[in-house]
Amino acid sequence: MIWDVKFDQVYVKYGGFAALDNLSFSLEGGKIYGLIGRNGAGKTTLLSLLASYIEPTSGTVLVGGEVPFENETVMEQVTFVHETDYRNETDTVKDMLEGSKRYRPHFDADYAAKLVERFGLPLHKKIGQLSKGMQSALSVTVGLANRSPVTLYDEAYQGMDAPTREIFYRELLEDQAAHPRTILFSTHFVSEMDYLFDEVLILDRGKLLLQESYDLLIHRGVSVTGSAESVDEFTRGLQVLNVQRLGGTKSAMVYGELDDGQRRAAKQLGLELGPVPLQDLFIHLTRGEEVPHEDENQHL
Ligand SMILES: Nc1ncnc2c1ncn2[C@@H]1O[C@H](COP(=O)(O)OP(=O)(O)OP(=O)(O)O)[C@@H](O)[C@H]1O
Repeated sequence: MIWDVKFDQVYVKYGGFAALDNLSFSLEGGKIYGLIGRNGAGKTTLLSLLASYIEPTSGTVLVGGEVPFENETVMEQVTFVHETDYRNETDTVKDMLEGSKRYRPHFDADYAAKLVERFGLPLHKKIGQLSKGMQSALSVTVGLANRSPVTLYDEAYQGMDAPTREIFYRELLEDQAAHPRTILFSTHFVSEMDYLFDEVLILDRGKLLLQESYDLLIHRGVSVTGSAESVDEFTRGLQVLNVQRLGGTKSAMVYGELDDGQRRAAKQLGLELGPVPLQDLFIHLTRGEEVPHEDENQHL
């Protein structure tokens, strides 16, 4: 079962403030999407629409061709894994997995048991008594084992240590290959997770800055390094996102695909061309004015 997602001119407004500002895009089913954006960009708001937690102020959201809000058919096919305060949770790990078995039509109990073992989760312990990292491992276990056609992860892996996150990424890729679904990851661990993404969506202050296949996007960022003079000559007219200098050497981060002629010209100028990691592109594409608003300063 493969479900697609469609947003058409979607606004979510809180008073006069647009948390999502005229968003239109489509997600083909069966792929892994990285949803990245700075704090407050609107990532959780976007995922909450898909999970039926909220409805848009205006515009249309479709999941598998249906409006998700208060739609039980859609709700049982969407899993939203997000950070949860489990401090007072008295259910055990086993209780939670049994709940998933009852309410999630594609839940795979054998796979859940395998994940419980992989993550070293104590089946009979109360969830409120698990460490933060174990609570996160339990959340992603549910996210994986539910095998929901649409699975949303909103920073739910924060408490997990690096080896545990690595297990999660490996399981995710393996299980996605066997049981493709539509997965959206909201994450700030961009450099660690980028290899998981088929496509990337960058949100910037409620707007969609870009949606691009990961491979194309990475191809579009190029670092140009060499003598300051040659770098300046080569990058004239190109979109330069960032520049670093060290003595007479300069390195420019260029955004835009270079054709063969440009690559030959770079070589003739003695310039070195290199890749730019997604994380760096993201940082520089979403760099707004870093200076606080004047009126905010006045009251400090
Ligand atoms: N219930 C609400 N009432 C008012 N404003 C809200 C509400 N929920 C979210 N916002 C605002 O909407 C904007 C987007 O918030 P959202 O949580 O979607 O961002 P985010 O990209 O997930 O951020 P982060 O990376 O910090 O988690 C923020 O400016 C936030 O303050």
